[in-house]
Amino acid sequence: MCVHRPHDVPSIVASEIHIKLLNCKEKMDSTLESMKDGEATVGGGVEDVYGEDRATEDQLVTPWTVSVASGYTLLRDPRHNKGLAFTERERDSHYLRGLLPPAVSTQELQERKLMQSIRNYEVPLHKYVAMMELEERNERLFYKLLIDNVEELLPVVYTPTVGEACQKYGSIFKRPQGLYISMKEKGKILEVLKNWPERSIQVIVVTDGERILGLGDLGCQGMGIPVGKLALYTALGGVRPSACLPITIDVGTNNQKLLDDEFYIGLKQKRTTGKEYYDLLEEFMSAVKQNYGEKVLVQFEDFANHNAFELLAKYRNTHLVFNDDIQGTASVVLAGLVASLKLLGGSLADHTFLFLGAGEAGTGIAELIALEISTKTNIPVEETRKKIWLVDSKGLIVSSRKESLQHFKQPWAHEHEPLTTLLDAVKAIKPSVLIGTSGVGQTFTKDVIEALAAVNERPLIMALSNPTSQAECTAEQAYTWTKGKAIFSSGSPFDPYEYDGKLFIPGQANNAYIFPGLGFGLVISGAIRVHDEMLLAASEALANQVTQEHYDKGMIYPPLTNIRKISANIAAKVAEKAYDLGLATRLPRPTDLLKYAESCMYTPNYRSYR
Ligand SMILES: O=C([O-])CC(=O)C(=O)O
Ligand SMILES: [Mg+2]
Repeated sequence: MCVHRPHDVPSIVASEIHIKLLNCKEKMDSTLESMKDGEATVGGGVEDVYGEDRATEDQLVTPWTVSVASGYTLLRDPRHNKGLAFTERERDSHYLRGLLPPAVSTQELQERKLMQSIRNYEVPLHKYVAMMELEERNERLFYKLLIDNVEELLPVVYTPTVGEACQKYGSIFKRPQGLYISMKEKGKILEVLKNWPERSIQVIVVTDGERILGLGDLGCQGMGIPVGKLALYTALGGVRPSACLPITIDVGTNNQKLLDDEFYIGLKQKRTTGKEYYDLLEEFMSAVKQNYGEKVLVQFEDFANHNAFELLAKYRNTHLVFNDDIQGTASVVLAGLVASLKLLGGSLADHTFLFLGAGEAGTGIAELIALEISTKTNIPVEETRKKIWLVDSKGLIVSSRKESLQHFKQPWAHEHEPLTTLLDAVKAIKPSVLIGTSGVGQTFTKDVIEALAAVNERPLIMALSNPTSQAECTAEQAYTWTKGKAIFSSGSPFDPYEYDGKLFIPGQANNAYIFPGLGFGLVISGAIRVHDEMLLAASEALANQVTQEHYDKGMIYPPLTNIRKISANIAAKVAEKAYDLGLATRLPRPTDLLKYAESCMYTPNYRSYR
């Protein structure tokens, strides 16, 4: 039988193709033989060589194919297609004559043309769809565009637009871009993994769609997030696209609007919870290890709080995993804080931190700050936590609430009288740093920001919730309400803002600065576990990329235009930690890890075909 998946073609060795061709030839010969014996042929003298027309509706036929990436197949293969950039020689040797118009383009010219057409779309979602279509048509051009125009296109393929894309994923869905594993696949997950056309997977981003950005439960439509994150793994971090696997685990949704939507693409049932949920995840995690080995990285993304901490705790000692919302976000925020000390003076231990939001991001950041201070000062982490305060939906987290708190909030229950509002907490705690991770927009009100500015020469404000609609305040609000005193950064991007004749450049404290480099460092060192010290190393590497020139403009993050260089630096530092901790398996250890990281990075320039 010569049935195989088209994606298999590039990885099939020559002898295998030969055998398949021989098998096909045998089949064709026998078909021709039976026709010579006087069996039916199609009228008009055109022989039905493949037996397609003789088959009746209820007769089973095999959709067999021999695919070699040439001719029309080559044009339809996004991994190899170059469109008009196929050279004259390639057009001759790959049977492309006539399949393309005569003009021969360069990748640079194609890039210019596409940027022009993307800029012509006014609606961000249309830009997103255009980018996704490009990815499905010509993968290298997609990544070239993204890398060369990262500041402009990141908000298109990532936050904020990816949030809207997830909300409308059902209606813009055309082709699967990742793997869907639902309750229906229970007991068969290993088989499902084998259906994915690529074998050598290095990074998996997985979500169950329950807490997509700050937008809540989007069920199966959360797939946009793993797809977007993995595009950044390639564009910003240098992981080969074929080594990336986006996965959505669909256990249902509690979003009634989706359940009522006839176009909803997921399971139409309420979320499975408890043992059944954890059994499915256990089957998934085992199948991943069985299929891809010990060194495949699994990034947990946008799980709800009640599962995120538990899954991380359960698998961090047996698998190479991290949770981006807990650990990636923590690492990027810590980098911004460390960098901001250059502007503020003093050390982290001199500051008081107040969070609005005590979920994954809030408690994850808080814990990493406490760990960093403890590492630097040798003060036990139980002590360093005491300068960090969290407010959740019920008010300040204090010791009198301890009994009723979820376990991940308990370390933050310090001695204090109960306070119910953020404003009261700001007035009482007098923080120097205010961090929003609540997922609720416009919660840093004018009163709150003014109270913060009243007790700080230069208040540090981080409005981290995504997408833009969920940001705790805008850049403009932060700068105007503090009369230009604030150092501001946010999770989703804001444009520079001019206040009182001075231009302020907000930072984007988004985990996109960290996870591509962190993941790449794990992959190139063959790490088998993620350790907190690697997160601290990633933070320091990022903070070290902020130069005096950036500080002079009030920036606490380096510009994203340099992100490939930043990621290589982060990867090198993370790999170094992996080796130091004895968690790296790629031996011998390269002498220059930065050079090694750079040399391993995927570049999207076209290749020449023989
Ligand atoms: O996706 C982003 O922009 C950052 C993130 O992980 C989240 O908000 O959940
Ligand atoms: Mg996330």
